[in-house]
Amino acid sequence: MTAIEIQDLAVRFGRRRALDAITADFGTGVHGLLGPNGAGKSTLIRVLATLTAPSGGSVRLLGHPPAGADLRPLRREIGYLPQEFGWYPRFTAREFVEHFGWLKEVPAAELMPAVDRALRRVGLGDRADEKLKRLSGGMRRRVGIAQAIVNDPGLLLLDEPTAGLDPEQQDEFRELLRELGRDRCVVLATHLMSDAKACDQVLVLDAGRPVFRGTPAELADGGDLADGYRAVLGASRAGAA
Ligand SMILES: Nc1ncnc2c1ncn2[C@@H]1O[C@H](COP(=O)(O)OP(=O)(O)OP(=O)(O)O)[C@@H](O)[C@H]1O
Repeated sequence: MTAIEIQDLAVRFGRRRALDAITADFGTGVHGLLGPNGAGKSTLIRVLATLTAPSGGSVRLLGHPPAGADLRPLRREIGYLPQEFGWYPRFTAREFVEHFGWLKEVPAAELMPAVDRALRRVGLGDRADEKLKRLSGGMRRRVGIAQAIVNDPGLLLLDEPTAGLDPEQQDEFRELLRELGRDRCVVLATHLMSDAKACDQVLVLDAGRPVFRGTPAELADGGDLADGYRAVLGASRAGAA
């Protein structure tokens, strides 16, 4: 199934165009959003999370109507890790993930097994009863990923998921990413070429517009991925000048 169908999407904040002329489909697999600061990556993720309304165009998610009056059934199927998320220092990791599972309306009988499974998947099975204030920044990030997957979402949205993880944790996370992308649509915003390499497809945005869509190998174009990325940005800016 096509998880995301975006047609001529535009998002404006006052006179600023955060996104413009985005048309793209995303299916099962891991899709990376790349682009410099302010390119519109977080805005696109927030539109997909149903938190920012499009100013123009349409977005159809998981086969639900584009602008359904009741977003709850769709939101139950979405997992979202924001760039920065609030956390309650006195909650344990398990309580925190349980809270999000409850918000996502995971059925009561399935909730605790789902919480434990999500914590195990991010490698925190043995730290479940630790208070969040006692965990490192990287571990709290992993708790954030656990809350995003607790409802086994069909659409998983991750904004800079590897920020704050050490290199070993980043490698483990990319392994998890590949596993999660096997049977669902995962979209992640990232600045890291090493994250982009782990994606099936990448979409490069610049100043709110799409400037490249393809596989990481196509972006690298036989060379280094970072060079390919700089080349598509340079070409789009030369064209716009
Ligand atoms: N709520 C808002 N109100 C006004 N402008 C906004 C708002 N959210 C985003 N913008 C603007 O929209 C543009 C895109 O921002 P966005 O955060 O989506 O970019 P980004 O690619 O995620 O950047 P970064 O890599 O720095 O996280 C920027 O110019 C930003 O200032």
